[in-house]
Amino acid sequence: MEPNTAEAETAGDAPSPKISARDVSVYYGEKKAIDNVSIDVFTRYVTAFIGPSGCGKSTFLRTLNRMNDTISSARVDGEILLDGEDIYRSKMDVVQLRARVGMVFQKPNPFPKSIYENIAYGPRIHGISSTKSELDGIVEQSLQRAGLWNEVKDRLNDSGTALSGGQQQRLCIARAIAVDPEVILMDEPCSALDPIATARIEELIDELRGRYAIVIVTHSMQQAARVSQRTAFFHMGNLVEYGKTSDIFTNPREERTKDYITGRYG
Ligand SMILES: Nc1ncnc2c1ncn2[C@@H]1O[C@H](COP(=O)(O)OP(=O)(O)OP(=O)(O)O)[C@@H](O)[C@H]1O
Repeated sequence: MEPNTAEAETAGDAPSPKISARDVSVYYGEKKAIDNVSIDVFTRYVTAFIGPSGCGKSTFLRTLNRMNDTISSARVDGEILLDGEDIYRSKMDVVQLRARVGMVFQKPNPFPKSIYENIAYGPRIHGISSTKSELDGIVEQSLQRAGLWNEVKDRLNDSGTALSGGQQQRLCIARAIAVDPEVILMDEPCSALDPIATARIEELIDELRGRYAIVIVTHSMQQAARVSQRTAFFHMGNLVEYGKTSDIFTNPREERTKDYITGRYG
């Protein structure tokens, strides 16, 4: 049964959240980019982050696998729990964390290596596979799941960068999948793609949500409505509203959400 609201899920008999952000604020130097955000993200849901440019969607997304660690001025307050464990605790292995919480970026960024190596690299460094045949199996399965296998199976030794933009993005998704993640974060994964490649990625997101928690930042409200089951609307660093995507788009509770989805600003 679909619960009525995201809040109901956290309150009652629903599954426990995969990621739980509690009172999270993010600063760049003195500037506060995210103000006290709490949100739960669930497996088997696509959660879309929407909101006008500069509202903090990407900043908040990056807190979920500590990608902000790479920005020296960034500081995160509050807690991000992955299966109940704080990912900001000092003992956290960040490399391991980013395998569990993978990321796909705006611009496809395959390694300048073969298609095979793009996928095999992660499982190899994480010690997931010990033999060549195991690795071959992971490469095939990851490319299958990313909907790319049929297009590349006869040219696994070609460079990943020689693929089309849409294929490169599916390669990057396959690379994330190869290390057996639990969550996949996607930061505007279709913004560099044409409509056909975009549709292919959207279908893929829908297929993948059966196994993972997926969080997607998107500028496109149509995309959020098409691919997500939960939507979070951010405005000026605040989480204004979070709930079922159909409710957010047809019956928002907050005036600011209404103004945004009806195109009054953004
Ligand atoms: N590396 C950084 N250093 C300093 N300020 C930053 C940095 N990255 C983002 N910001 C600031 O933080 C705020 C939120 O930016 P962020 O990129 O997270 O927003 P966004 O909603 O993802 O925007 P967009 O939709 O345009 O990508 C903005 O004011 C931005 O200028």
